[in-house]
Amino acid sequence: MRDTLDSFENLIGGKWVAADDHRPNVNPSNTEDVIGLYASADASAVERAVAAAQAAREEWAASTPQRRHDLLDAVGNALAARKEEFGTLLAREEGKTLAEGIGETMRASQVFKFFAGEALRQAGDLQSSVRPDIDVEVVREPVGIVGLVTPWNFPIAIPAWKIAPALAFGNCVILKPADLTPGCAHVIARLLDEAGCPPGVFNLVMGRGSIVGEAMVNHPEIDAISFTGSVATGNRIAEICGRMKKKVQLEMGGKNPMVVLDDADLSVAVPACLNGTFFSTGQRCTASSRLIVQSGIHDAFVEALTREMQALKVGDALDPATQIGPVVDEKQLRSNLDYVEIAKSEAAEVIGGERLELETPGFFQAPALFLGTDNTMRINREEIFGPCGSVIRVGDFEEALAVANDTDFGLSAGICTGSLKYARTFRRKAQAGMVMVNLPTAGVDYHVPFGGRKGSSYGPREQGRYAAEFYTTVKTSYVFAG
Ligand SMILES: NC(=O)C1=CN([C@@H]2O[C@H](COP(=O)(O)OP(=O)(O)OC[C@H]3O[C@@H](n4cnc5c(N)ncnc54)[C@H](OP(=O)(O)O)[C@@H]3O)[C@@H](O)[C@H]2O)C=CC1
Ligand SMILES: O=C(O)CCC(=O)C(=O)O
Repeated sequence: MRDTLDSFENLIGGKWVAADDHRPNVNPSNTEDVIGLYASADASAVERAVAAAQAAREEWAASTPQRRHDLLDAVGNALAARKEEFGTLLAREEGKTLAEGIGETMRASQVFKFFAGEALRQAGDLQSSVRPDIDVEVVREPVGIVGLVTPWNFPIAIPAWKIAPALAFGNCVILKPADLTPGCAHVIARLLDEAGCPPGVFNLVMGRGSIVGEAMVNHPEIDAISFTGSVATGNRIAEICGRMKKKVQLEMGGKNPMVVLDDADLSVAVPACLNGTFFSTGQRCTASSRLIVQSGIHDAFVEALTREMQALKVGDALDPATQIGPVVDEKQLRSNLDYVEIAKSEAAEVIGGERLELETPGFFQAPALFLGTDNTMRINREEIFGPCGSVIRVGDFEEALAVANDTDFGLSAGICTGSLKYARTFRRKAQAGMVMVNLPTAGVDYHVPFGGRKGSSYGPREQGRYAAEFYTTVKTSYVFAG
């Protein structure tokens, strides 16, 4: 059967380079469905990609804003025009539902089009010197060659929101997508190639993180690394980049709190928590994994959320009726199931969470709610990254805020309340990069900064105009005009 599968190769220096090894891209809804064989390169491919980027960098850095705009705009248009096709591929390789896959493809399209505009809007800053007859000019220049290491959980949006600003600001790119979901990254590479991206400006190197990723992070000619993924890998990358004085941007985990106060509207709070905790199978760094609920509303909230959770249809991601797709792979499913056992051993009451055997061989899990938990438990301190949420009962707003902030992470934090006073205080005091009021903690806009505090993020923010901080370096020049 493997002989009949298509092979998908790396794009290096404008050529599709056949790799010696390939790995199957398997559908997590049905492990008998193999999407194709994707290149699994070794470190020599990184060397070739760096050489190609070095050859291209000067010309691309000097290219006109119009040229960069047109390239990114073309990719944005192509993604939008073919959103069903690419969204279906996304659902097939990652396990998001069809609607989520198509939505994420549209988000990638919007990101490309946003940064197409940003390429035209680059501005410098002309300042008066404190000394006579001197002009001071501050400009942003490209960083150079940027290495992008991306995760499996947003396989088209995250590559998009790293590639688009990198290219818009005149950098050359080497992308290493997650081993589990190379298909969407390959789509972006094809679209960039078809849109006339000059050879070496964008390079795709698929392969294992421990080989290709390591080689990129350690390569002295790669000037900056942008990474999204686990805390362990992020910490390792930070250490190496720190030692090498390399620019680095890390987006890692979350243990995001969602506070539900007594005065919350249940018709708002329950859908927000259902979405934030379980949609995308909980595989979002912005997922609401700690539901911090005030005593007066606790029982009604738990009863309503349990009812809604149990009504969610878990199934094949490609079935339009499915609301919760599979877990991404066996390893992640085992880890989730281990956390269900940990919850029981920590004396939580567990509703759901069992492995489901459906018509196709896949990695299905019933959504899980852990009740009667407290914030010291492992299930409330460690990122699970599955369809699991804990309920922590609190007495008042002050306790809710303290519990929300009592975590090593600080990505997203939410509150459901009818009180302007509590919403305002929460927005000010939540130790998180993003705060949501009467909205799920997950699901963000594409044109504003994304990122967190504490153990969640490191380095400048991603997305929106703030992306310029990472993908450019500032030059201040002085001219004596006397
Ligand atoms: N913040 C987020 O959005 C995400 C968080 N996670 C968390 O991480 C856990 C594990 O997921 P996993 O996919 O293993 O996460 P990883 O951090 O291992 O993977 C993220 C990316 O880093 C690459 N990588 C792995 N090792 C290295 C390395 N030594 N040097 C450079 N790059 C490397 C991976 O490649 P490869 O795929 O080939 O290993 C992948 O492209 C999840 O359960 C979840 O808790 C995971 C994904 C996203
Ligand atoms: O919640 C979102 O919209 C984005 C989440 C995300 O980027 C992530 O989980 O890595």
